[in-house]
Amino acid sequence: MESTAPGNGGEFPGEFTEWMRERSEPDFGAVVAHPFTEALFEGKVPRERMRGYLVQDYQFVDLLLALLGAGLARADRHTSRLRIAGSVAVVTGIENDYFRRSFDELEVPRHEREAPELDEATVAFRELLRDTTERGSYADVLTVLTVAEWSYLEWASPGPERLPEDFVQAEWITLHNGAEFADWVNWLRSELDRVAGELDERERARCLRLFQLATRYERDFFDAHWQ
Ligand SMILES: Cc1ncc(CO)c(N)n1
Repeated sequence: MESTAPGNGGEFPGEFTEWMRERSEPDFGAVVAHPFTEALFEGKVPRERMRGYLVQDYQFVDLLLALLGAGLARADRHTSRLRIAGSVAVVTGIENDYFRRSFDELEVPRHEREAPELDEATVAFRELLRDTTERGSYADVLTVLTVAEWSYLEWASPGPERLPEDFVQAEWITLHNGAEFADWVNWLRSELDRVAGELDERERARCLRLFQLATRYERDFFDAHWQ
């Protein structure tokens, strides 16, 4: 393990986000090629598993939205705020509509949509999201957002040869592999790479720890719905 984070002026190969991803293996790779998403590509996630996963994920997305709000508040320029606001619109618009239609299809009652019993993996991830929302710097916020969004783009982007007929499974793939989502992830990464140039070594090391922890939680989240 390297002890020093990359410094200013290009004394590390590649970008900050790439550097952190490389140091988050094997967890990052395990999220990108998870049996859950492999089954999803084949339309073979059992209904009860998909239901449980989406109920928990809706509680994740609630605090992801709060984290986007922290990003809006802490961004250092107007163009960045506009970009983050665009993602808020997706989460509250088409993505929320997807959850609503899926919950109808899976016959999820109101209390499970609004206040379900939380899995251990959901509780742990929510704590990290809440903590970063309340206390994180702009770079910290971008780091956690980057893990959540980049890892989802990566598992989804190969796409299946044929989408599942079941819209609940099919749209969970297409929500995360379209050009718009790819643009958002690319922006997040370049924004974090930009902001990282202003950080000192301690702050960069802190981002790396957050990246590694969030990646671990992504892996645990899939595992919780598959094992
Ligand atoms: C657990 C998890 N991570 C990332 C995403 C993508 O936003 C999601 N919906 N759920």
